[in-house]
Amino acid sequence: MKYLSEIIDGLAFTELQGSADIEISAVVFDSRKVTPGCLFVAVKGTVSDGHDYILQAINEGAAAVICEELPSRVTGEVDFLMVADSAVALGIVSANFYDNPSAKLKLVGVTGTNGKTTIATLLYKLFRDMGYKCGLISTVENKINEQVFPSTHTTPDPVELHRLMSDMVEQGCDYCFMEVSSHAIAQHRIAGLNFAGAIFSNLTHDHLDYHKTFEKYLKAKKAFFDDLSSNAFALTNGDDKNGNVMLQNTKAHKKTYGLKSMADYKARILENQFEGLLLQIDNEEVWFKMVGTFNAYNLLAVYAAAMLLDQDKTKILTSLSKLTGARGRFDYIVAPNKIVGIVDYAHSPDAVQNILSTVHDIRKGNEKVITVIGCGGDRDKTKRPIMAKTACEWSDKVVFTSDNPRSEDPAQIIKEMEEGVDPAFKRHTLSIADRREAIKTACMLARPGDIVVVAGKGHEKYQEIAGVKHHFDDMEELVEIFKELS
Ligand SMILES: CC(=O)N[C@H]1[C@@H](OP(=O)(O)OP(=O)(O)OC[C@H]2O[C@@H](n3ccc(=O)[nH]c3=O)[C@H](O)[C@@H]2O)O[C@H](CO)[C@@H](O)[C@@H]1O[C@H](C)C(=O)N[C@@H](C)C(=O)N[C@H](CCC(=O)O)C(=O)O
Ligand SMILES: Nc1ncnc2c1ncn2[C@@H]1O[C@H](COP(=O)(O)OP(=O)(O)OP(=O)(O)O)[C@@H](O)[C@H]1O
Ligand SMILES: N[C@H](CCC[C@H](N)C(=O)O)C(=O)O
Ligand SMILES: [Mg+2]
Repeated sequence: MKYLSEIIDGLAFTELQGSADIEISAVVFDSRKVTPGCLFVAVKGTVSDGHDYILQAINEGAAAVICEELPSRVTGEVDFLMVADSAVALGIVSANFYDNPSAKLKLVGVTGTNGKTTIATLLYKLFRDMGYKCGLISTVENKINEQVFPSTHTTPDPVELHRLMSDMVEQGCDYCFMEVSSHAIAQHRIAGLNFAGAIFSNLTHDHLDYHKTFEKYLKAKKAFFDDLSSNAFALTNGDDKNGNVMLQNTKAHKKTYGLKSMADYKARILENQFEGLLLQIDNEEVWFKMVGTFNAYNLLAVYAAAMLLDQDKTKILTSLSKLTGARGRFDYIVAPNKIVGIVDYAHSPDAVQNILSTVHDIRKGNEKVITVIGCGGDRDKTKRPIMAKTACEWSDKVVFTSDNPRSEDPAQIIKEMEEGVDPAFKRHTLSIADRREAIKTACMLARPGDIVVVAGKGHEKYQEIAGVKHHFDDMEELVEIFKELS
């Protein structure tokens, strides 16, 4: 419980109706979750408008309301606060409600199209290995030390974020590493957070259904850096063509990392094999367990961030060299008949290109690459033909299939993917909407030594069809099929 007057500390409001001298039991922004005595924040969303639910929230027992416009009919003894932007207000009141936990942690946010989960997870594992208590907020899972909490979003809503961080503080955590998605930045889910540092990985085609243009997608990412404080660090990928845009208007300490360009933190790839990467990193030669050029970037970003957090260079490199990445990223198994199966979360054109070019570069001989790939429903449609085209360019055979069709028709999604295929390659492709059958077929087509890449779902344990999540796990499927093949 907290007084409303404490919860609105630092909040710029234009009008207050009531004394703010009331106790608040919870901060809620969904009328369906209102509990007696709570503060209801009405947020304009992408589907509906929380303002339409103010009266419902009051009927359910909300004691106070934050909104941008007052409802025409106001009933009961309820305090009202008017603000310019309720989404921003939600972040600020959530921070106050939970006693500003992010200021008591060293919070590092990772943004970019690809690599967020990998970088945040590696940072979490690294700092755990170096003896710290830490939290992780990621697409795959949220963690407080070794305790695991399921993740529903890459970046949770503000109430969940501050609640999680408050638990981290309670559990004695020193650090929290979190992913910052572009949706979260645009929707102000990160308002009220106090970042010690921000990392940018890269920016390539994705989420244009939501941001509409690449420019707007870029601006969303930049807004994260623009809002950093002068005590924070802003670490960017100098080799990405938009890396330096992140630093244009930030007050934070500007730092860069890169394999190609001049940078504060530099690395060079000496070996890139299935077994791992040999990097010359800050003038030291170190073997890492991660595979592929893109992971050289991820490792370098992690190394640079750890240095900026004042850790010892030798300790960082020793720990980092032992670590593996996040679940569902380049996970591989070998069948008794020597077919190699790789499960990877590549679900954007750049990720597909990275994963397949890596497989292409590091395979030992002339093994064939057979890729199983789909595209998500209710997501950026423009990436569908590009992902398909890229998959074809880097594979010997491709099986198009479903990847969370959600509310869309799987056959239509596949059709839109097929439009990207070069007619000359068409005969090397198959379309099988049932993902289980698609993976099975790819494995049947493979000969010993060949590599079956199953892209797009990585760690996901479900296939969402017509709004219903059915249990599905790409690795489980491969294990079963490989058993049958032996
Ligand atoms: C498109 C999108 O991002 N939507 C997110 C957004 O919801 P919304 O704006 O659509 O909400 P809405 O349904 O329009 O409702 C508006 C407001 O009215 C309220 N409401 C609504 C109905 C009602 O009966 N009563 C009520 O009070 C809602 O609680 C909300 O406050 O805000 C919600 C709360 O934070 C999120 O849960 C929701 O995520 C949806 C489920 C989603 O699928 N998001 C994905 C696209 C997403 O966020 N992905 C990124 C990662 C992307 C990546 O980089 O890969 C992520 O961070 O996870
Ligand atoms: N630095 C990188 N550059 C380009 N591609 C990468 C990079 N790191 C990982 N990838 C590819 O992108 C996929 C997703 O990686 P990861 O989960 O780390 O990214 P993410 O940014 O967290 O994705 P999401 O937006 O879905 O949360 C990986 O499976 C791999 O194929
Ligand atoms: N965070 C991403 C994940 C996409 C994963 C892929 N399997 C899909 O469902 O499209 C999104 O929500 O767009
Ligand atoms: Mg992620």
